[in-house]
Amino acid sequence: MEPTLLLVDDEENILHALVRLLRGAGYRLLTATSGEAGLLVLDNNEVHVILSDQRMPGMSGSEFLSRVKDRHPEAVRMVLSGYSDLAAVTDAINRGNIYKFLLKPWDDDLLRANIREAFERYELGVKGAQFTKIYENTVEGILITDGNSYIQAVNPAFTTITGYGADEVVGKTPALLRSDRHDETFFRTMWKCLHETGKWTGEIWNRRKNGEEFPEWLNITAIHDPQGRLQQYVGLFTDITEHKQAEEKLRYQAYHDPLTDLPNRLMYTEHLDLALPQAERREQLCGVMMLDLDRFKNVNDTYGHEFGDKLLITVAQRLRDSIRKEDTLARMGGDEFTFLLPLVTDVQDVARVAEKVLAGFAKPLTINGKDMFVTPSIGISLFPNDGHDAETLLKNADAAMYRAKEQGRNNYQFYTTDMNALTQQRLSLENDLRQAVERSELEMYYQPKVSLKDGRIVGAEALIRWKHPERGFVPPGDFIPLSEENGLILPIGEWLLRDICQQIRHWHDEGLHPPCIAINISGRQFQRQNLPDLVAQIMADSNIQPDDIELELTEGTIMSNAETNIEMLVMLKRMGLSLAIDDFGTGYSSLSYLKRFPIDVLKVDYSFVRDITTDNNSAELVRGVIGMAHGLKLEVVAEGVETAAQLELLRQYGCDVIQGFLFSKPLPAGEFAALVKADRRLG
Ligand SMILES: Nc1nc2c(ncn2[C@@H]2O[C@H](COP(=O)(O)O[C@H]3[C@@H](O)[C@H](n4cnc5c(=O)[nH]c(N)nc54)O[C@@H]3COP(=O)(O)O)[C@@H](O)[C@H]2O)c(=O)[nH]1
Repeated sequence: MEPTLLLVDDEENILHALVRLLRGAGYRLLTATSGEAGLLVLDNNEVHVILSDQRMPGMSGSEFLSRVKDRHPEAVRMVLSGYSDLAAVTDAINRGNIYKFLLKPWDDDLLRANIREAFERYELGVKGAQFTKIYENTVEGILITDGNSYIQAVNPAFTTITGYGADEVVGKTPALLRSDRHDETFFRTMWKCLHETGKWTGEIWNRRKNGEEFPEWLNITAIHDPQGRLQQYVGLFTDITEHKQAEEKLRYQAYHDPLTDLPNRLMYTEHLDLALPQAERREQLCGVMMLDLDRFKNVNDTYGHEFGDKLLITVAQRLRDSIRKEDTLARMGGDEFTFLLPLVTDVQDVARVAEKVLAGFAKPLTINGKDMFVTPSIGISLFPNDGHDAETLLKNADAAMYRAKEQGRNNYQFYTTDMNALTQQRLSLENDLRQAVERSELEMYYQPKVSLKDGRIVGAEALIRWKHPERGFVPPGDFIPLSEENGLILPIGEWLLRDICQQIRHWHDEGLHPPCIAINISGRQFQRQNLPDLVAQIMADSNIQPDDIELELTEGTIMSNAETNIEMLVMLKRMGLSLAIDDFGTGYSSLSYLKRFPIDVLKVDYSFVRDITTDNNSAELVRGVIGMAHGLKLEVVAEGVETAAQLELLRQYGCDVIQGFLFSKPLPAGEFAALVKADRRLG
């Protein structure tokens, strides 16, 4: 904006003289011959400096300028008049309506200098107004002290942030804001920096009037006069409470598991890294205890992930109750939790914690009003015996945890050196198993079942075989439980269902009329909601009928969550499938459930059949089971019949069907077909 000067005088020749004098000085010049005319000019133009005569008809110069002050306070106002008018304008000068009185007749140079100075003053005034606006409205707190640190002024943001009004702090020192967070060294360093460099910037915790401590980002600058003498300190600060909270939240999230709120793997390993050197210095042990819930995947598969999440939260709470405050409990992911027991003096102390944890699971967990029994398997490694770094200790605790699973779950195991070799073997077996289907290394064998009425083959159990190119024959007992654990049973189970159904189709096409083939369904397969759809789809794809196959489920599978399982069994039964309970006698079956399950066949477990000729209890049990099954209109199959003596007793007890090496081992499809074709019978 061009600097604009308004000249007001009732004498036109004076106005002309002034215009001549100031033309070419870089100002835009406006003129008026009266106060009233001057006000009109001001209404239509932005004017920065006004030079007015005092003695004018109508409105005097001082009156005119006083009105200007009301309307345009930023404009710099001066009077140019004879000395005799000074008395008339003195009051206006004193009231600030007029900035300067200049004498007529004027000295050209002096007048030009005064007008230049008036424009400089205008600039300063504008900047001052801007500063005042910032000072008043900024969200940053401003505190100004004198050179001795006595507060001279504070802005409104200071009051908003600290709670102190200006009247409560002026004349005091900023020490009234001090929190207890910083020691004398902190302030000594701050003052040293201020003295040496004239400024200090950093984070500082202060205290509000209400006593609350808060963090601020503070910038202090020392102000010196042109001679270098210290005049003031200006402190500019921002309340960074929210920023800190956000930072703290991010940090918390990085170190915690969002589901259970427990420390996560990152925090656990950091704690472990700190605990190890400490244990070394004190020549003590440090325990790493890894815990995995037994069959948690079944819970997720059966009740859904939301239920599984609730269970994990409840488990976390129960685990929290078993630790001391110096221990760390973390969730490493999934259903895996880890304890860190620093500074342990005795191995037994760790064993006691493990026992306490196991005992904590003796009571049921209540989820959605449902009582659930969950058990953990625990693996323990100890520093320095089993490793010197976090990675090794965790790996070894993991190996020990797998041993605990192998030992029947719901127990704890300490790491031993042979475990690593076993873990390696397990991993490599798992890797090979992943490829077994693609490489066609799996094959179904068929073990005939024969009727005790006429000795004819009335069915067969399909049993999987794995012919590994290097390991040779791998027994299903070695890889089926592993595949249940890692979930591979699902693709394997689907493969074998398809393979068996296609084999049956093939036999039909050859005109063989195969007997009903029993297919083992693992617990995890059974818990999949889509099992009926899958079976229906595969039967349709292979064009076989429901009476071509029978599904065998173990007693344990059916009895875990019996109520829910009844629904699934009913669905399968409605499809026209025959259903058998496998390994009967090894679990705990409630008779009331047995009555409600839509079951057709009950298979007495091999372990009872084995002993019937030598052990009266087994014999009585088998006899009882057969009687009870018949009472429930179920067919009874005795598994693992190896001797004629066993066969004889089973006949006497009224058993319907037998399966075992006595008649035939499980056979490849071709050999089994030959046996059926030959109509071989039990002698
Ligand atoms: N989910 C699936 N599980 C399967 C499948 N195939 C097998 N399995 C399960 O693996 C376990 C071991 O099976 P396997 O080594 O095949 O043993 C079976 C028979 O070979 C064996 N048997 C049969 N007769 C005798 C005998 O007279 N003596 C004797 N010592 N053993 C004998 O018994 C096993 C049959 O068991 P079961 O299923 O309980 O009827 C086993 O748990 C299988 O279930 C599969 O395809 N899917």
